[in-house]
Amino acid sequence: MDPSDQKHFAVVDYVVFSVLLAASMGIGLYYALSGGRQRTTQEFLMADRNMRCLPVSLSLIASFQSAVAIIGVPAEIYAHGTQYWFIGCAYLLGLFIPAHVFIPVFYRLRVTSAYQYLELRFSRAVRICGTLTFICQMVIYMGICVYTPAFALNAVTGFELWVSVLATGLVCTLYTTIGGLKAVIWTDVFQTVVMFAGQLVVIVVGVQKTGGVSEVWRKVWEGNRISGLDLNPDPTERHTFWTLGVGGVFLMLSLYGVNQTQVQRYLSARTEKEAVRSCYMAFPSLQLALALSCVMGLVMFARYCGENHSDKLGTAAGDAMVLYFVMDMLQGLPGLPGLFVACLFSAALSTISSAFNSLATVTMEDLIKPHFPAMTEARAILLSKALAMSYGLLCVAMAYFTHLMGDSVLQMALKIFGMIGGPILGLFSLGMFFPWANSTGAVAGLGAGLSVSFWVSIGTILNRSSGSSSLPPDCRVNTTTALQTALSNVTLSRPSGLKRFYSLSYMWYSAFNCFTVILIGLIVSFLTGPMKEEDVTPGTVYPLLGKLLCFLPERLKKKLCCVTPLGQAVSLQHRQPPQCKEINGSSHRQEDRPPPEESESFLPDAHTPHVEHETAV
Ligand SMILES: O=C(O)CCCC[C@@H]1SC[C@@H]2NC(=O)N[C@@H]21
Ligand code: NA
Repeated sequence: MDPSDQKHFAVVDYVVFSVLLAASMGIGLYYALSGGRQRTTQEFLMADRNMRCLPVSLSLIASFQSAVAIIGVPAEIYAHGTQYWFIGCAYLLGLFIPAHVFIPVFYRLRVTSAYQYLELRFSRAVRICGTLTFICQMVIYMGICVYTPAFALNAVTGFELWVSVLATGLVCTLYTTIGGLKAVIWTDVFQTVVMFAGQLVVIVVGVQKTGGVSEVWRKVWEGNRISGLDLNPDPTERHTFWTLGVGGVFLMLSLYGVNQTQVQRYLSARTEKEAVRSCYMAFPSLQLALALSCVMGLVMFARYCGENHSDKLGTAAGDAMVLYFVMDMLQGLPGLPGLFVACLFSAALSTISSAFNSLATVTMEDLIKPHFPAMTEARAILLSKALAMSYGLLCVAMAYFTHLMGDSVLQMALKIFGMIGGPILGLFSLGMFFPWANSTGAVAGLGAGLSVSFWVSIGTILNRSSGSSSLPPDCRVNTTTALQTALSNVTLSRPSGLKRFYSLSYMWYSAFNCFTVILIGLIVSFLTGPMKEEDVTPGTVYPLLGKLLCFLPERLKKKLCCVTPLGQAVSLQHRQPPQCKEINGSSHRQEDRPPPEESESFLPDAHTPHVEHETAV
């Protein structure tokens, strides 16, 4: 961008921005010096497991709402219209299933890392594979999260890219390392408020400067940026109701159901009911976050429609465009540009700190503690902090590779979730819903899921057709052009066979990879001898069939579901599962946990007394 067009910050902007960073540091310091002073891993990694539902629910939002969404979603709406907003439909099932399926299973097993479940259900090998896969996913994702705000800021204000990457990385590593999960959750709460405030300010000022709500609506409507319900069943269509509303459910389950970052938040809640409530409370805040970023994209369209800004922003049109719009709107209102940059970095910091902390947790719990069961608490806490630090440096390095990816940041993040989060969702689903699945099947399934997902993504890159990218963002796209373009797309070589497979919408990656893992996992399990009901650790299988057929009379259910342990009808021999401490050498004692909520016991609680074997047909 030529210097004349660069936007500059007033001193007050820098003050606002540094106050935000200082506030985050302050919260981190507070939790380092108060409470148990982060002296136990129980406190450092699990916030003493006594968090209330409000901070947990805001932290759930903050963990996967970063600068990628703040910048990427408006850019998406500006270029393609509001079709993406339908992902909000996925939030219903995307939170309901975690609340009633995944949380109860994880909570009653009293695990610290979600991947302990994999050892309880399958074997240590499966647990290690799950942990390593999760680490890959989060390290790549963190790279994108660190890179995005720095790149946008640099593109518009010339602010030195590596200065903001290092500033973000260091501040975040510091308060995460000294303050632990409590600091991360409470900074998430503070940063989510700043994030919403920053976006709201831009929308209010933007609408006012574009001539008011009716003017914005007219321009947006004329520019056909309000997408209708697109029920096109074609799975290669990038964004339709199906890819977003249905494919999005699997994306949500991979994040809010089985991703350690979210599972750790559920487990930090003081009771299971609080954890379920925090999941429900996340729904309105997620919808608000989605609405704010979509509306920001619409206001941006109303403001610039018809003008082409690629000259000003060079190649970085889409994503940097948002920051250009913001600086354009807030120019001359001292303090507001600083507020928005604070909003951008709040979104980034809250996601990165959550990722650091969950990475340190799983590395300790799944990769280190099992090999050093006798490790003292003091050494464990030191190691956890060292891990948080090293992950901080690793993600700054990853930021560099993000630079090379080239996609829009939102697309990159969602692809990573689909490519790696999808197979992990498949692995947990295989364990929870299919009692016959065994460890060999689980490892084979995960391997198949990951290789297929990488095959598809590499195929897509190699096969990147000229494709029907969106229509140029002109307000008055005259119909003939639109018609010609539409016709040319239709007559364009309809991809067939493998090409069609490569052009699968990235929003289907989560679902597709999840099913691949389950299918291959079951086939290999049956080939290598399926597990028997009585061999499965109690509490690790969710009686899906029994719940789905709950309307059937008991007698019929016994016949139908004899292969699936039902909570009431057939209760299996309660073998005492290996105590958690045998699993991961962690020193957390059972007695200091409040007894699990007396909710319906569809899952035999791992610590109920043995029950004699009843009729299992
Ligand atoms: O913002 C990011 O860092 C990632 C992009 C959004 C991730 C998904 S989209 C559906 C769900 N809703 C959110 O707010 N985040 C996740
Ligand atoms: Na965030």
